[in-house]
Amino acid sequence: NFSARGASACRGEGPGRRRTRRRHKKRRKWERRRGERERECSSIPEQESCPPAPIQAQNLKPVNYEYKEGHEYTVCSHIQNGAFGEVYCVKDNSTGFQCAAKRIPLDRFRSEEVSSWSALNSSRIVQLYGAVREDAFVTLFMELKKGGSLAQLIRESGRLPQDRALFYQEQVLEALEHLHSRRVLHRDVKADNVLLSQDGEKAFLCDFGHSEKLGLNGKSQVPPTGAGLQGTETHMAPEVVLGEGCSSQADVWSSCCMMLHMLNGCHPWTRYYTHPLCLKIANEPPPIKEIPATCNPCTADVIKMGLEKDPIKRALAAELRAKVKEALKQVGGLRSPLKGPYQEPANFE
Ligand SMILES: Oc1ccc(F)cc1Nc1nc(-c2ccncc2)cs1
Repeated sequence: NFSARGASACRGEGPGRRRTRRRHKKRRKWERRRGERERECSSIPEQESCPPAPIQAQNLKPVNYEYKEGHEYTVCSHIQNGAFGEVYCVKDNSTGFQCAAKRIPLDRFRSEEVSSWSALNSSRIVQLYGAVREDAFVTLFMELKKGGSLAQLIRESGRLPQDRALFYQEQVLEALEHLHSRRVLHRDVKADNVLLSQDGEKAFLCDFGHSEKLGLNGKSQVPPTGAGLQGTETHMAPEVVLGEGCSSQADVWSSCCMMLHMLNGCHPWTRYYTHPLCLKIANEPPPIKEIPATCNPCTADVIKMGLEKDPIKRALAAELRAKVKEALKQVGGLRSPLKGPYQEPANFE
């Protein structure tokens, strides 16, 4: 693991107190301006977190408050590896209703996955049905999306056309707007955690295994080197790899890494560097050289605004979403089919 202490080696603190004072004064100005922007954007009032949604009575039927694999439900197939546990498609034995289930070893279960998720109520976020403890596991049940994950679509397509990448980016940013207005940080925004409707018209954010509730100041309250809190390295924001207190802006950075993944068919950084990537993310310029040359300038602006290394200067989810809508209009809206001809991933020769 990349320690926060080690990270300080990345930070070049230059000499000259006057320059430092000027830098601090500039940061205070940015922070004031950022606070104004956030107040403009977070119009949604704080809501009390509600208890986890009960397992859907008409679809999932516990017996004597028990809901066990092989008794009340059956595993149909393995889907993928989620945060801290394997994800399966399961079927209720009395109703035949299918949903997704993630089985997490008890010692890796984070109650934030349920508490953060159940505090949300957006059409852009997959519904959590509930959670049960089975022996040394906690199993979470959620709505099954027949379109599979965005990562699966990228694998099958090679890479996505610009209009479709913008189309999904806009919906993920809508989900992030909702999360951030409730001071929830996802911390693992990536195509594997975005699910699609069967027709590919709707995208939904899922997997809150890395999520956390931000403090009233909008900052992370978890020690930056919290074990297991790390998301996906290729999508980590500089402030996260530097072990600095992160904010909702870390999710905005990750969403633009996901944008590059959609457009290039590969995660950012991986075509230029080998793991561990954290020192590169901390010290190198943002990976804007990976923006395809064929992109509309407005699309390029979206990625540049979201890959600002300084979280204060980085666009908020709401601001970036407005820019994505503009870019989508400029490219003529969504016109490409869900499953078009395979396009080889970018190779950055
Ligand atoms: O955090 C969870 C809690 C409960 C679940 F049932 C699943 C997840 N996590 C994920 N599910 C998926 C996925 C689901 C269905 N189809 C394709 C991918 C990807 S990550």
